[in-house]
Amino acid sequence: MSKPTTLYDKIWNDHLVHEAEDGTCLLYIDRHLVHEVTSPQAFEGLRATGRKVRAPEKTLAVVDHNVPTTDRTKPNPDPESIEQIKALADNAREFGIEYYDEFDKRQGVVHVIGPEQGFTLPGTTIVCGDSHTSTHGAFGALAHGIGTSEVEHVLATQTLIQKKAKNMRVTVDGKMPEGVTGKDIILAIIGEIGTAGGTGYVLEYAGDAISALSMEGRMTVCNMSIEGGARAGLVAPDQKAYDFLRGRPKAPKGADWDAAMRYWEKLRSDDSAHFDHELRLDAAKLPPIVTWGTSPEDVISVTGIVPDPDQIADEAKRLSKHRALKYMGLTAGTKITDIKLDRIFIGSCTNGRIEDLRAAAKIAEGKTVSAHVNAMVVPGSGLVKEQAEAEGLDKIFIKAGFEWREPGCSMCLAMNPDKLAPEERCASTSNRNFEGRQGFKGRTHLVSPAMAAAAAIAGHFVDVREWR
Ligand SMILES: CC(C)[C@H](C(=O)O)[C@@H](O)C(=O)O
Ligand code: SF4
Repeated sequence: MSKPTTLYDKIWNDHLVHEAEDGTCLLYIDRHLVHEVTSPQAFEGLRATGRKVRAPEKTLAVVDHNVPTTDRTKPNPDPESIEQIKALADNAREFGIEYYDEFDKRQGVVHVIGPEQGFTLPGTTIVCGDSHTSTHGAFGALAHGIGTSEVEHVLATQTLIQKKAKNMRVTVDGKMPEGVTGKDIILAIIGEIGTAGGTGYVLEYAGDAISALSMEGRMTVCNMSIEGGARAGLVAPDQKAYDFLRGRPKAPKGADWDAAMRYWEKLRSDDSAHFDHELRLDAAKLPPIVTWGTSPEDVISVTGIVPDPDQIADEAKRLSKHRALKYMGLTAGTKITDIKLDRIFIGSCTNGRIEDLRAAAKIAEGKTVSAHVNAMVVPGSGLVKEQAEAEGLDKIFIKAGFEWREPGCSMCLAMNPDKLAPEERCASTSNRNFEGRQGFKGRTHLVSPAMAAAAAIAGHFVDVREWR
C-alpha cells in the first residue's frame, strides 16, 4: 500500500519533473494565465534572449487591471494604461498567444475568465503573475501566483521551480445561516488565523459547509487564501465542479471528458492522509462580516462595534491597530451599523460572478441607492455581464441608482480610473483593504455582495439577515 496522501500531495506528485537533493523541485505547469501588469518584462526577457513561448496553447492572455470600465470606444485617459494594454496585445500577437482584448466578450478579470472558459480544470497546475490565482483551486487545481521572473520562466519552459508547501486542512461544517456567504466564511477564517496564519501552507477547504457552497462561493473562499498568507487554496472536485465545467469552450469533450473524469474522481485526500495543521470552523455560528481596519484579518460581525486596540496586549500590534483606526477615520466603540458609506463597489475576482450579482440584485430590487452614496456594479467578465443582462439584473441595478459598468478589476485596486477620493469610505466586495488600495487615503470595508448592496441602499451598514 502506498502512503496516504493529500489532494495537494497528489497533484504535486503528478507534476513533479525533478527533485534536487535540497528539496528544490521542478514542477510541470499545465495552464498559464497572463495579464498586462506582470507580463511586459517577462516577454521582454524572452525577446532579449531570442526564446519562444514553449506552449502557447497552454497560455491565455487577458487585459483586466488597467482597462476603464466605462465606454471603451472613448479614448483611455491614462497614457500608462494605454501603453500597458498595447504591450500585452503586441506580445500576444508576436508570441502566438490567445488574447482577449478589451472589446472581446470573453474579456474579464483573469480569475473569472479561466473557469468560465474551462481553461481551469481539476488536477492541473495553474499559474499567473497574480496573487489571486488561488481562486482556481476551487476546482481542485493547484493554482498560485508567481512573480514576473517566474512568468518568464514558465513562458519559456512550461515549468516552475518550487519548494513543497505544508498541508493545512480547514474544515467548515454546519449549515450557513441565510444572509451568510462564502465571503463571510473566508473572512472569518482569516480573522481566526491572521494574515500570516497560512504562511508556508497550501490550504484544503473541506466539510459540509464547503460542499454546500456553489462553485462561485468556493472560488470566493479560495480567492482569499492568499490574504491568509497561504500560497494556494484547494477544494476537492465534485459533481458541482464537473457540472460547472462540462461544455465550456476549453473543457475536454467526448471521450476526452470521460478520461479526464476518471482521473478527476481520484482527486481527494486519502482518509488517513497527514495534515501538518488542522483548523475547524462552525458555519452555523457565522454572522455577516465587515472589516473595520486596514487588514483583511480586522473582521467583526455586522452586529458588533469597532474594537478597542487598547485591549491588545502586544505593543506593536496595538500600535498598528490604532494606526488602522486613525486611517479609517473610526473610533473604538462605534456600532458597525452606524458607519456611513460614500461609495459601494460590487465586483472583482472575489465577488464579481453571476451568483454575486444575483445576490446583490435581490437586495436592490425595488429599492433606491441612498442619496449620499455612489454605487457601482462591475461584472467580472463580459460573459457575466451578458448573463446578468439576460436575467434583467442590469435593469434592477440601474433603476435602483447603481452604475452598471464594463468588466475589469475596476475599483478593486487603483490602477484604472475607478478610484476612491481621499477619505471616501467604501463597502467593497473585493479582497484587500490596505492603505491606499482603492485610491490614495481611501477607506475600504470588505463585505459580501448582499451586504454591499444593502449598505448602498441604507447609506450605512445593515444586517442583511434583517433585510426587508
Ligand atoms: C497587479 C497584480 C500583480 C496584483 C496581484 O498580484 O494580486 C493585483 O491583482 C492585486 O490584486 O493586488
Ligand atoms: S480583481 Fe482585484 S484582486 Fe482580482 S486580479 Fe484584479 S486587482 Fe487583483
